[in-house]
Amino acid sequence: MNEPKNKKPHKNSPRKPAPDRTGSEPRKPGFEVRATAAKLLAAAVDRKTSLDGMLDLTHGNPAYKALNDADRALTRAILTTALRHLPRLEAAIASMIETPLPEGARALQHVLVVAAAQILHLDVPSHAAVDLAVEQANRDPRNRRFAKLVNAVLRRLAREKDEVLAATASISPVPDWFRARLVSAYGKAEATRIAEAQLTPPAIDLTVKRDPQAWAEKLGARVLPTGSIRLGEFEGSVTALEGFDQGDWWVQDAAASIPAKLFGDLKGKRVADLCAAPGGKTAQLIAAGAVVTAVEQSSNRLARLKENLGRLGMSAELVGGDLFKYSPEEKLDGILLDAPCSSTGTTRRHPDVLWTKGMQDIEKLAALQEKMLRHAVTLVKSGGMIVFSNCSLDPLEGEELIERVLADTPSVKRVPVDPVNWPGLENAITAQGDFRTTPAMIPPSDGFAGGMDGFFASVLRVE
Ligand SMILES: C[S@@+](CC[C@H](N)C(=O)[O-])C[C@H]1O[C@@H](n2cnc3c(N)ncnc32)[C@H](O)[C@@H]1O
Repeated sequence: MNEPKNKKPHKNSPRKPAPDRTGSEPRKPGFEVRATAAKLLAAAVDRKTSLDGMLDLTHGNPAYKALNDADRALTRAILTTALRHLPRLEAAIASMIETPLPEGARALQHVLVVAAAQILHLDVPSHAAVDLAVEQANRDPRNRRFAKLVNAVLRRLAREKDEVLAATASISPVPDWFRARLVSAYGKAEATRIAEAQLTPPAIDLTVKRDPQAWAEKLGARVLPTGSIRLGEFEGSVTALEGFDQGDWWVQDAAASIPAKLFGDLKGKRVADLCAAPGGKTAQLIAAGAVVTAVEQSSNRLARLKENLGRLGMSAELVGGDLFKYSPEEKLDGILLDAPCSSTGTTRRHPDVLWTKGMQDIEKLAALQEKMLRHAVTLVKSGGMIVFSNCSLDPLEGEELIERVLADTPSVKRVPVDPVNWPGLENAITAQGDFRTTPAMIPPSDGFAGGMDGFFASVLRVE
């Protein structure tokens, strides 16, 4: 449609254009899934649009919402797989194309990546992935001239799958900017382990109100060093599991359960959870016996927190609004500040983060978190505690931020976490006494997956 008239044919394109099939034939089953996946991949990678937003069933992408449940699940699986393996998929495709695709062929590149993700990593028949990609190329006037190329590249990928996987295995699966940050913070070898760990989808961890061992036996789970329990391979909805309706447990990654446990005895203490929704940590504070005020700016998320606490049979004072405007009548015994961050520790479940965010976001979020922490200090009484946490792997949002606040606020002191109290997680406690988990921690065991989210947590006392 928009092609220049005298454009030379691409070296790989067929001499005769493929027949025009736009709209003339019914679409093959599965076409909508692949077309939607390619469009959403383009939105994430080229326009930095968050996948969570696009896949939201109320406000998300209309084409995605129009799919049935099974097709939505497949679209989600294709997208997360494509984003987890993106640099390797792109390298595999490039190695099979003699002349690089022209800049204007981004849409075609996304079609190829979506198909390659299925062929190399998903349990989808290769011929279906190939045929549907060829049909996508054929139906797009900009890409029709590449339909034969698509067919040839993808058939070869399917034929040479093992060789392709081996040849691309040494390519880092994360973008260059993120790899550079990991290397500078953790060193080369650990950076590689963390990047590789984000290729594996996370297991489901539960925080139980009491008796993890008994619940692990009931649900066929494993007790982790955090006291969480980890489910084995699991398909279906956790809402069908024993204990869900009774509110005996909630889903929470093992690493996310650490910060609320760092306060020590909370019985009868007045604690505010300043960035509270969806409420996993609020529930822990309540379960530990604190009198909790949950502050949350987003009204949708506050509603979710209320619903979650309702299921768990728990209650807290709920305050909707900006934490900077929150000022309790009396100063508090404790504050949990689980601040909004770049979320680079959660890429096993949100692989789009690495493609939609960058250093500028990290810098902006670090500045906001620091401001939040300085505000939190003013709300705590003398001798009160603050646990600052987030799910970023970047020291700018963690270790360095804490050092900056400690350096110019003499009334705030770090309370180092004692590794003796965390058997099995000693390597997650830094020399300064902060918690620093990464997706490469917790080895797999007895058939249970390893890994945990990347989290940072620091315990501070206000004098
Ligand atoms: C990382 S999430 C918190 C997760 C939560 N602590 C949990 O464990 O379930 C950060 C939350 O902070 C909220 N938030 C961001 N800025 C805020 C502000 N200025 N005041 C209050 N809440 C804020 C966000 O809406 C988001 O729900």
